[in-house]
Amino acid sequence: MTNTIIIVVAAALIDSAGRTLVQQRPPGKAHAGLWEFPGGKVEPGERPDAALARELAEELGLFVEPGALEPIGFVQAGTPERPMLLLLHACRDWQGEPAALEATALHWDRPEALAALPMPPADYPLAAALARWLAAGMPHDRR
Ligand SMILES: Nc1nc2c([nH]c(=O)n2[C@H]2C[C@H](O)[C@@H](COP(=O)(O)OP(=O)(O)OP(=O)(O)O)O2)c(=O)[nH]1
Repeated sequence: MTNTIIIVVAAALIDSAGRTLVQQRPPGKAHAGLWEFPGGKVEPGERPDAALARELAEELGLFVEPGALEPIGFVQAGTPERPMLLLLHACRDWQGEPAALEATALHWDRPEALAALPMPPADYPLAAALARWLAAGMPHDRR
């Protein structure tokens, strides 16, 4: 029997100084202590953008319009028994002040500096895609 792929949505919140938010995974979870992009698993029947808006509310107390989420890149992760697909989105517009409601700590850093942090393996190619995407100039900047 083949295993169903778990879709995980994640967000690179980008502030006005061009920094991105990462959060530290709490003890007792997979990848505990590592720095990740906020987000989580898409629930059955849920739209990925709605899932990410829900996760940002649950984890950080933010209100985000699903339309404010821009696709950046994706990466395969997990194991053969538990395959995952991580979808990274950029977000520059949100309401509220990020609070570590589930994470151990929050950290803002320039995208090219994120790879110096201990992250889940799948996050290194995502951080690289983010840095390239920002360096290329977002559609937002070209208006
Ligand atoms: N949110 C998030 N999850 C990530 C990232 N990188 C990465 O490998 N993951 C993995 C960790 C988890 O296995 C899964 C997200 O699951 P989750 O955050 O909703 O739930 P969870 O901690 O209970 O996960 P799990 O223990 O069931 O694996 O994706 C990332 O940057 N952000």
